[in-house]
Amino acid sequence: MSKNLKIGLFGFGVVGQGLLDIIQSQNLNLEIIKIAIKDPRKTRTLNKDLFTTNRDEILDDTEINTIVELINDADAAYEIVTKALKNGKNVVSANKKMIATHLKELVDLQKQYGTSLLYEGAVCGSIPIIRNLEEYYDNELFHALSGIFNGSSNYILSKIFNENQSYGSALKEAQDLGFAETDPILDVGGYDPKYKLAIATAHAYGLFINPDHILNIGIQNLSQYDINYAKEKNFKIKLVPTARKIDTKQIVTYVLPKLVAKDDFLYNVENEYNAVTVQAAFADKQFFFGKGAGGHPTGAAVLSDIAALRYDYRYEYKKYHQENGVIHTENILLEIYLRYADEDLITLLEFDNISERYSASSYKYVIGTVKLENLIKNRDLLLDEAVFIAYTGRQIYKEEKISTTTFVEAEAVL
Ligand SMILES: NC(=O)C1=CN([C@@H]2O[C@H](COP(=O)(O)OP(=O)(O)OC[C@H]3O[C@@H](n4cnc5c(N)ncnc54)[C@H](OP(=O)(O)O)[C@@H]3O)[C@@H](O)[C@H]2O)C=CC1
Ligand SMILES: N[C@@H](CC=O)C(=O)O
Repeated sequence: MSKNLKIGLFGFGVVGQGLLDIIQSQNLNLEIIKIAIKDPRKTRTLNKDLFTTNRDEILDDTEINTIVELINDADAAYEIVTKALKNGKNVVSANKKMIATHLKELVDLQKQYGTSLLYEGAVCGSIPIIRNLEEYYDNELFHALSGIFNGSSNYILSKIFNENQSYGSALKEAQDLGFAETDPILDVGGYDPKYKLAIATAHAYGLFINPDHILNIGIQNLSQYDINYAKEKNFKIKLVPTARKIDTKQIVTYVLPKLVAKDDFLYNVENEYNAVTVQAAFADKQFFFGKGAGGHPTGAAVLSDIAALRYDYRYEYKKYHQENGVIHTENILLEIYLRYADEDLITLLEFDNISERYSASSYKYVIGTVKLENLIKNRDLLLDEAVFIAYTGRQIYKEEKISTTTFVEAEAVL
């Protein structure tokens, strides 16, 4: 039997308005009782009596059984969501930073208070990836996930590569279209896709990784030299988060720009579209594609979660509760393109092997293999504007790390 949902909505910006548009176009068994916003002076598209700036007016209202949290402040979102769960209300949220940062605690709260927190809209907008990772893939058979998890940076890269637009004007467009975070360094610096990767990894492997422990390097230092290099070799550059098993118990994660070849599924994923490539033992490679940002695509994912709450759906975190012993490691070699200015950086990164080197007064690069842990150790230097790094897509394994042929296949693909 479907429950009648009485909703308290937090946030009425791009996603909040997008959700409302969809709700108004459907005949659903739900009602928005009150909406919390920050600035009472803003003009709204609904009657002003529906709005409040007092969060407790919603959180303490016993008529409201469902909270939909769509605000742009992760700290306030944490306070709202935790209080709602403790007050016996089910919650839908799209706040990936808040969820990734507090996921373990949020899982415990749901169990303790018998409430449900759903967040499909937080990872890749309209792509239904969380429920698929949660329900469909068994941990033993799941090898890798990768893709394009940030609409704004993909929009910028598409405009640069396909239309020769400047970085600055493409970023401005992504902001005007409502794709970018309030602070766009979260997008272009690879933080937003890192939060999404941390959430997806929890559902793919049952492994909760503190996002601070995942390397993220973004596209903010991309220069014309890097664009020319990629174009000459028929690559595009995409910002790609990856989580992969390197053996049956160890998982590596990173967010790096990637040189993407024409035969890669990600090559034709453009603008605000996102994609998730999944590699499983016998299913082999699967590809999810859809809009990753914007009010209506994200609103659609939020509505799907709201609809699921009518039937008391909750994530069971089965792989986490199985205590499967998987751990997070940084112990792999990656092949990278590195544009740099200071030779000391090459020394500090302790390249395992350099296969290509170019040096002129204004442009120097190397292609070589480097340990992920050395990239992490030197992350601050890699953020210098004279530096750009892109992963070539080739992982190099030490012989003893490869335990089955299926892992070798996964290596070739993602
Ligand atoms: N935009 C997108 O494409 C996507 C966004 N998301 C996530 O969804 C969330 C919302 O994003 P978006 O709609 O773009 O953000 P916007 O900036 O468009 O809107 C934010 C809303 O939150 C309100 N707000 C801020 N702080 C508070 C607070 N303390 N209490 C109550 N309301 C508050 C603002 O109020 P006021 O109107 O008064 O300023 C505004 O209505 C974010 O977590 C974002 O990361 C997820 C997927 C896609
Ligand atoms: N800023 C994000 C919005 C959706 O999550 C993005 O650009 O992908």
